[in-house]
Amino acid sequence: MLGRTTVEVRADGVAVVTINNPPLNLLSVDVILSLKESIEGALIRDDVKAIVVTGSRGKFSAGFDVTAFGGSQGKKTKMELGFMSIQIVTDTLEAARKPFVAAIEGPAFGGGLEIALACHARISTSSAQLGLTELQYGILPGLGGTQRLPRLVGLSKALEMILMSKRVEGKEARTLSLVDAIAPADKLLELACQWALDIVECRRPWMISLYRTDKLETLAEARAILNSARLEVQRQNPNVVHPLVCIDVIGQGIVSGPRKALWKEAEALQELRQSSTCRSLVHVFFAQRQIIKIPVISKMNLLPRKIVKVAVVGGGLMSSEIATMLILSNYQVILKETNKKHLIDAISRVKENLQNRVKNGRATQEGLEKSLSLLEGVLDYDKFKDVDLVIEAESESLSLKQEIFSNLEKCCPLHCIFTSNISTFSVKLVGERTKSQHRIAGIHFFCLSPVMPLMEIVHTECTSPQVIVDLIDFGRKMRKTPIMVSDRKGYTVNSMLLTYLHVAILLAERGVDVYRIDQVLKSFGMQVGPFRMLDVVGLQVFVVISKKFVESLPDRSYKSQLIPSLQQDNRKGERSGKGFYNYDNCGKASPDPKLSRYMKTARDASNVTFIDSELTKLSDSEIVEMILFPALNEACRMISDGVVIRSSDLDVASVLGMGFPAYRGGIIYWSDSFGSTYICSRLEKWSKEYGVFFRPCDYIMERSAKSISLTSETRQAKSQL
Ligand SMILES: CCCCCCCCCCCCC/C=C/C(=O)SCCNC(=O)CCNC(=O)[C@H](O)C(C)(C)COP(=O)(O)OP(=O)(O)OC[C@H]1O[C@@H](n2cnc3c(N)ncnc32)[C@H](O)[C@@H]1OP(=O)(O)O
Repeated sequence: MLGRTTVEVRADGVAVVTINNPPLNLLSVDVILSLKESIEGALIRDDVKAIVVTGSRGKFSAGFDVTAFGGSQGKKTKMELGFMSIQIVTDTLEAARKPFVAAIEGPAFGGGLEIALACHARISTSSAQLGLTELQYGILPGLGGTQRLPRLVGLSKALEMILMSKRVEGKEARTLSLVDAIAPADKLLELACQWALDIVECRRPWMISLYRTDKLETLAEARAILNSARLEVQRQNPNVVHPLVCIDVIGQGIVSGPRKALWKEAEALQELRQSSTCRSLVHVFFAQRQIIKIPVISKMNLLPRKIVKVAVVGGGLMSSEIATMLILSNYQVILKETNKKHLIDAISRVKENLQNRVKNGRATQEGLEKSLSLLEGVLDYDKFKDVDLVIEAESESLSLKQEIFSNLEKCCPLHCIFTSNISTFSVKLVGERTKSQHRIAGIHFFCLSPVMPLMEIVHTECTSPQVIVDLIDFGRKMRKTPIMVSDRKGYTVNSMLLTYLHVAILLAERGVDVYRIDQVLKSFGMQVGPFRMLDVVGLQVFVVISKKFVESLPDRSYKSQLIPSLQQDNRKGERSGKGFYNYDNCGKASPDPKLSRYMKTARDASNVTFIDSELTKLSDSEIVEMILFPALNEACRMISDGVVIRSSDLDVASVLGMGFPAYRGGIIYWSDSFGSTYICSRLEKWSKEYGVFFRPCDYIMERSAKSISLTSETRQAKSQL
């Protein structure tokens, strides 16, 4: 059934118009037209004094169906598109002769919230989620939000919310005057109806957001706020236009009045919703939701089991990072080490991680104490009797891991899941000495990634569907995006990131300036350049993760002494105050002229006897291709070997694990802008000049020969799931 709205007229004269398009009450042209019909029907009824707009099943509306964007469908003229925002939302709803009150519960995002903003009052539950999130799809609020939000919460706050696609809960929305009152869910509709009747009886104001000015800053202040917002968005994202367009539309309303700006908003929406940026961002949105969809398992309707207590085995750098993430997600954690000194070191590293959060204002001292109270250090397996999940993160020694897993099988309950935080070799081997293969998997947190929102679940053909469902739920509770990786060929998504970093080092050793590489990749849209990323995650973390990768895949890695030569001089990365960059007390990075001496040491060690003049003349786009195409090559190997379920999983992995720009759709999606033939030819050229490191994989060569895009999902090896 197409989404629609329903109308119920109550005895007290309030017509309740309900958006009904389950499960999220998404808007579409049909729903908007049905809303128009319902509103007009209610307005002409004599027994209707006021109208309340709400959503069915405790969900107001999760906004417009984004599948309507990105395509060229509905090349509507400005007038038709303005039809929704101006003729329906503004001239039919907001300008109506009877008051409208929105009753908001659950999600009220994008166009859904914009409809509520056009109402004459808004009542919300305290836990409702509100936000104008349109910019995350490459468009802008297109149902009047650019004009109404600033007039409800002030220009500065509105810009922050819109430009960051910020979501606020009902209680915060109340403090912002975005909503007028808070009510418990079971009293929401009653209060909204009463509020609407109070407006009719002049006991409450009839407020038309579009023409309010009491919250707006003065013209001079507004100009200053808009200009600084422009500078900030240009600094952050020079490659996309929609944030700037949005600021201009908001500014137009301030200078020329909101009504005129609504037309500018409609024009802008028509352009932006057909842009490649919009298509790319919509692709990433759906790819992120697809990533946890496992064809075989989804049909089993398995429910995740509760994980309360987690054990981390091994106290090295990774274990401390993992233990920190776990206690911050309110898990009880036992951290096992083999000796007391290592244990003390590990726990002090956790404390240091938490202190850093307090120092940069991301946690309070009280929160730190609470998190630490969840952590217990142990030296044996006595406390493993009630553990639900074990994450083994010992050094990369297979025999040690196998011994640990056979101990776990003896000491943990039968339901306990055993995982290894491996990054480059087989999970199946790790569990070889146990009879528990069904409950063994790999969990890989992207400690190489600056923000680590990705979590890899490495499964074998023996890993049970229940365990996979449990781990996906665990990952989401850790606010991670889980990506399913099959335990094949011993490498994981990390190999894409490692290749990216290795080739950057190769280019640097052959004469391309480190800081130019970073600047070029940053300008392309990477969150940070490769050398800045190495400093952020720490040079030792890279060495630890890289070691096994270099050993197991020598042809696909680049051996260099550059990082060891830096480490010898105690240059460990950002936390040590210097690495590839120097860092001041505020953590500001600046290039270090002394880097050239380490470069010379590395060149000598790698027998790089000359600076490659060809490479020093590379254009910016050639540097981007030379550094990202090898990572794309790794990604294509994973598709071909069935390591991932679908190619779009790697788009998500590149965005969340490498900082690849989402507005380019992810590394595989982005490759379509070049075509497989061009990519193959470049890799073949570089492999002749710089070695097998660049050799294109079979997947790319086959598709190049047939001029098939790398994104098309035909005939790829099937993942085990
Ligand atoms: C021929 C037509 C021509 C004219 C066309 C006109 C086009 C222009 C129209 C005017 C536009 C005006 C401006 C308004 C723009 C918007 O509203 S943009 C969208 C704003 N909304 C959001 O940002 C919310 C996005 N969704 C979420 O954040 C989450 O889904 C949630 C609401 C928090 C719920 O989360 P959760 O419970 O985890 O569920 P999910 O798994 O995320 O989603 C469930 C399924 O629903 C799909 N989905 C969710 N939101 C959308 C959406 N906005 N559009 C499309 N689909 C959505 C999601 O993909 C899941 O689908 P399945 O995987 O198939 O289950």
